Amino acid sequence: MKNIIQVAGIIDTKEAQLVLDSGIDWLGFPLRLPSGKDDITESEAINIIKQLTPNQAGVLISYMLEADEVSTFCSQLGVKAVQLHGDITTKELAKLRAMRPDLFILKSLVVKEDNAEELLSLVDEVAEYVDMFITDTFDPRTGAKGATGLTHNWEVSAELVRRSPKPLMMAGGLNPDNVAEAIRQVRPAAIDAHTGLEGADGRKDPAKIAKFIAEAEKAFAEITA
Ligand SMILES: O=C(O)c1ccccc1NCC(=O)[C@H](O)[C@H](O)COP(=O)(O)O
Repeated sequence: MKNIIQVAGIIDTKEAQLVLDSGIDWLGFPLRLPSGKDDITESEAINIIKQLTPNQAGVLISYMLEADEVSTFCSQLGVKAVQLHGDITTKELAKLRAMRPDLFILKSLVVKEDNAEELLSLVDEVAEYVDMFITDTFDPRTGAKGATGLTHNWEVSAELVRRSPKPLMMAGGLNPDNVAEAIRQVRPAAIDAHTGLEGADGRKDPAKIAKFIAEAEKAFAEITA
């Protein structure tokens, strides 16, 4: 799986259509967040996911920590992929892998100021149970692990790409202006963005999405040439 572009934080059907019309195939839905402040209702997410074509993917972004709970919720939503953003144990990851070989599992690697070694060890420990890793950026001011709009040390991401036997999706503060350089430096298999594609009104901006895709495709072509 190469050169995937995911857009996360879809807030409604209109936004999903805009993103799909732009040519993006992977849509991320953060649901049942610990904050309780989901941007979309589960029923609207289900309706959007139901209408996706086989080459498109609805991705549940979740902090759930138990394999049974993740599996049940994925079935309810009809998603074929899940992005596990919490500190799920290796045991539960292994259980999820065993019970749901059909589910595409992404495990987050949330980069902090000083946790590179910890993340490299996590890659070694759980790689066999996941299909892809996804980096993200920790915000020490709020404790948030996702949708922070912040970049992190890309040398850490590049090291994670080199270490991982599984492909890596790069996320964390990507936007139309930095995505090409991020891809050149980190050489990920996939990229994801959320807040960097929003306009002042908090909705995804078609011009930003178009530029993001153009810049990303150019850089992917360079690194795979
Ligand atoms: O997207 C969210 O709202 C979200 C909330 C809580 C945890 C993770 C979340 N999203 C995960 C993603 O894949 C985001 O796109 C990723 O965090 C990058 O966000 P940004 O830095 O704003 O591009």
